[in-house]
Order: sequence, then structure tokens, then C-alpha cells
Amino acid sequence: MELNEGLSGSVIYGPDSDDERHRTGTSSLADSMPMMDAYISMMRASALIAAGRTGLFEALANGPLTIERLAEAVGADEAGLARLADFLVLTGHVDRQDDRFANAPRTMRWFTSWGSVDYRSGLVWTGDAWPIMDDLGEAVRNGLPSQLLWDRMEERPELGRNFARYMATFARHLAPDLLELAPLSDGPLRLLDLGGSHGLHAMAFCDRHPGVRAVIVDLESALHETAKRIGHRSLADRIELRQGDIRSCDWGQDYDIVLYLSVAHNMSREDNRAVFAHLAKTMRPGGSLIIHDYPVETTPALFLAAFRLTLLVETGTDTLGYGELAGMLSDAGFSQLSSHTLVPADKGTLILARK
Ligand SMILES: C[S@@+](CC[C@H](N)C(=O)[O-])C[C@H]1O[C@@H](n2cnc3c(N)ncnc32)[C@H](O)[C@@H]1O
Repeated sequence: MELNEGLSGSVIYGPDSDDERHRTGTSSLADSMPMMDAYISMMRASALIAAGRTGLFEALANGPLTIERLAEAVGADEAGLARLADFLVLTGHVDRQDDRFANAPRTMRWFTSWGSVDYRSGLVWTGDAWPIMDDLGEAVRNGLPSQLLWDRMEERPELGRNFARYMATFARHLAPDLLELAPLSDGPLRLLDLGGSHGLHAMAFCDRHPGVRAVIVDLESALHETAKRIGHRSLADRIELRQGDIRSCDWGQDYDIVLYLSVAHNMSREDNRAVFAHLAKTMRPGGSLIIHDYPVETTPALFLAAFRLTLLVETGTDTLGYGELAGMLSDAGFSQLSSHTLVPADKGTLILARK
């Protein structure tokens, strides 16, 4: 599916072909039934969240099941589950073979432990984010969130934990691109991961290079499971956690590699400028700063517009364009900038700069 498709029309989600659109009633019906966009989109997201919460996709990962067996496996009411499965057949997430249901190939790949990356954590987080989106109208009216996401996470620690798990899944998806881009010279290397959360990037660099020692800085809400994860991998002597606000805490110094991955869009422009200026003082000459973000120049329009709305209601911040980011980095004393758009482009862009 082309994500940009349908921006001027009524179908902006879902099915991969016209046939499928017709079958699921998301195209022609949306033209004549004005509520279909909102209604089908709502039910589509709700059904995916319900599939994630009930464990439906994982239960089908071992092979096709009848609705009786599936209900037994996930501990759900048979009739309720049959309605969910029927809907997911129409959205293309589940296939029906006679009286048995099976995961569609893309569901198997992305939403089960058998796949290359298991985004069930993303379904759980989408369920958590759902009530927050209820505040979107108010955020649009006021131009800022009714409550910052980070404050919600302090009040409800499970939000921080679930968000960090989702970010950990994305980190597994991003890791090959990141490791390929990062210049790793021989000898000892000091790495700083600002907003490093789950710790998977720092661990991946330690695995790749025996000389890496890392510091992770993040808020308490993001670090619930990080120390345990690092301990399990016997990396506690190489990775240090510093709990605190990037804008005020001491990061240490003499870094060869700094990761600033999906953090710039959580900061105001002034805060990003201050971060880059401080990095220029605390990095070694020749050190590499790697930024991951969604610049307007390289991000598919529909995804970018959705993401900017999400930021409006969650953090009150905005994405930076590559041009603006490049100006900030250059003002702070960074040079040799390069931009690497990932495939697919919705995965974001990596930006490399040298101190
Ligand atoms: C979108 S997540 C990205 C996590 C990780 N860097 C990754 O790429 O998977 C943004 C992270 O920045 C952290 N963060 C946001 N504002 C922060 C601040 N003021 N101080 C420290 N960490 C912050 C959040 O807690 C969260 O872990």
C-alpha cells in the first residue's frame, strides 16, 4: 500500500488492493456513507488492539485452528472471538480455510514471536494511547496537550513500561541499519545513548565491538526493565544507567559515539539547540552523532501528518525538518552531515554528523 494514496480521497488506510477495498467496504461505501472512514478506522484499530490483548495472533502462530480450539487457547468466549476473527479476515490479517482460521503471512511476520520483528508490543501501546487520543480536539483547540505523556507515565508506570517495550521492538527493527551506518574504529569507544530507554541499542553496540562502554540517560519511566535486561546479558560492567532529564542531568564526557534516536521530536527547538551545543563540548573531536527522526523532506506525508498530531496531543513538540536540523548541528560545530532514509521510508531517517 502507498501510504500517501488517498490523501485527497476517502480511503487512507488499510486494504492493499481495490478488490480488497471493495470487499471490506472501505472505498465505495466511504464515498456514499460519510461515517465509514471514522467508523471502520475505529473498529479496525480496536480489533487489532483486541487481537493483541487476547493473544489471538500468537495462538494461531503454531498453525490453523477452529474457533473452538482458538477460544480454548486464548481463554475467550467462542462467539465473541468468532466475531473478532470474522472481522480480521475482512481486514486481511487472518485467513479462513474451511472451518479453521490462520494468520495471514504479514500477521505471522509482524505480530507473532515467529516473525522477524514482533510488534505485539505496538498493539498493546496503541491500546494505551487510545484514550489519550480522546484529548486531540482539546489539544488542537489549545495548541498543546492537556497533560504531558511523561507526566502520565509518572502517574501510571505501566504506560512507561509498555511504551519502552514498544520502543524496544522498534529498536530491533532499526538495529541493522544503525550498526551498518555507525563508524566503529578499533580500540576503546565511549558511547552515549540519550533517551536510550530499553538499552537495546547500547547492548547491540557492546555485542558488536568489545571496546564499547556505554552510558544511557533517560527518565525513570523509561528505565523500569533496562537494568534487568542489561544484567541478563552480563553487560552491567559495560553499560551505566543515568536516570534523569537530558536537559539538566550530567551526561559525562569524552564520547566517541552519541545516539539521539527518536528524541529530537520530543524536545522543543530551544532544547535541541542546547543539547547539540552541550554535545559539541562533551564529544571527542572526530566523534559521531547519530540521530534518528522523521524529517519532513523524507517522511511519507500521511505518516508524518499523523505523527505530528500524535506529538501535539502527547508531548506538545514537533518534528524537525532536515534543513532545520542541519542548521542547528552546523551552528553547534558539527560537520560532514549525511542523511540516510530507511526502507520503507516510514521507518524514518538516520542522520550522521561529525564533531
Ligand atoms: C521515542 S522514545 C525513543 C527511545 C529510544 N531512543 C529508541 O530509539 O528506541 C523517546 C525517549 O526519550 C526519552 N525522553 C524524552 N524526554 C526526555 C527528557 N527530557 N530527558 C530524558 N529522556 C527523555 C523518553 O523517556 C523515551 O525513552
